[in-house]
Amino acid sequence: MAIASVDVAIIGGAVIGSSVAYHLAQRNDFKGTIAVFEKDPSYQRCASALSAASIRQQFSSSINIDISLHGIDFLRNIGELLEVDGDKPRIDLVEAGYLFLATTDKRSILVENHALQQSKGADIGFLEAHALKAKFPWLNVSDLTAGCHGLSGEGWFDGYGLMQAFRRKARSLGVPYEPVQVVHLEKIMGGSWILTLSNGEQMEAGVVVNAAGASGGMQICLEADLNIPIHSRKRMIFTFECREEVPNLPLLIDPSGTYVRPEGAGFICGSAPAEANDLDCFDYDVDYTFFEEHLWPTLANRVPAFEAIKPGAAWAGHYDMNLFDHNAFVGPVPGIEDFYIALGFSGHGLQQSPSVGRGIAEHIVTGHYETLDLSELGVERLGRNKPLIERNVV
Ligand SMILES: NCCCC(=O)O
Repeated sequence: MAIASVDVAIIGGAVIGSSVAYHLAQRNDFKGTIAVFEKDPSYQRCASALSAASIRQQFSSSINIDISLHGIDFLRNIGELLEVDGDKPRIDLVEAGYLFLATTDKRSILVENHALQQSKGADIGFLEAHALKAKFPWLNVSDLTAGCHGLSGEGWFDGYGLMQAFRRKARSLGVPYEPVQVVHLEKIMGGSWILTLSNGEQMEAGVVVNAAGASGGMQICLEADLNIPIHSRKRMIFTFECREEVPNLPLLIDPSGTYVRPEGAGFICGSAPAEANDLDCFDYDVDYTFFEEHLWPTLANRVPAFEAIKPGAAWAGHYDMNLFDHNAFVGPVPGIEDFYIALGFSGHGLQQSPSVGRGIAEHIVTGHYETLDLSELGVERLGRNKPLIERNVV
């Protein structure tokens, strides 16, 4: 019996997979068929739904800044770009900036990063400690030398809304979403891929895009004989309320790595755990002592108003963490024909989804990147042992 076939199979239908699907489907020069395979159509547990959902230009590597410069442009215009039948999606983008703070020993890094960001056109202000205090009177600057504040082009948004907007637009362009897991992949010598699905069916595909994230990306790579260091790492987000006003709070990154930002009438915060405690993990349990013992004291030191707060709900999600260099692997995989990956975003997937989806679609259709060259993110750097250094991993 003949099995169904598709030109491009996208494994993973969250924000990255859906961005690839949309960018491919909207191209006039792509006449093929696309199918997206998503094992959790409720999206309750996908990283896109559980993230702090923010975008910044304050990276230390040129490529990550370029990716975010396009990202913010896309997010600002999402209503028009992803409109379906006159319905313009809203993601409630708040461009209140990030605020990266530095102690004296890290000043030269902050200065260097700022110079690069400015040279690329990112709108970032450099503030000496006294200027920080003047702009943000609620901030404890006693141990700080300076900070960088995103004046525009940085902030937060509804990440789940972004994912659904990509998905809805892709579906409106004729892309079907199959609510199944891809459990096995096999390449016919010199020919197509055969996908075995969790419902027992098989599907033939010309090209496979692995955008399966923390929960399934690694398994799909192994099916294709690709072993890369992508690991599922838990990150918790805690909410709290504060009686005192903290006006104009940006997404503040403390020198310790702890972050906090406004969310509705309250705040959300989080931090990477100590390396020794950052183990491979697939559960969604919340450790409330992490807030009590680590986050709250750090935040109360930085913003004394946070000494008196009311803790609220908390949740956990997973980063698809690239342990090689904490940057995504994006693009075709040398030696594995017709196989693309977009994995290992290490916490930057939502903000990088517009550029990465566009780039993969370009590469599938034309064999090269047409707009922003994403080859620096290629998996080749692993084989060459040349990590892409990004200092600002939060
Ligand atoms: N990962 C939480 C903050 C988002 C970011 O890294 O920009």
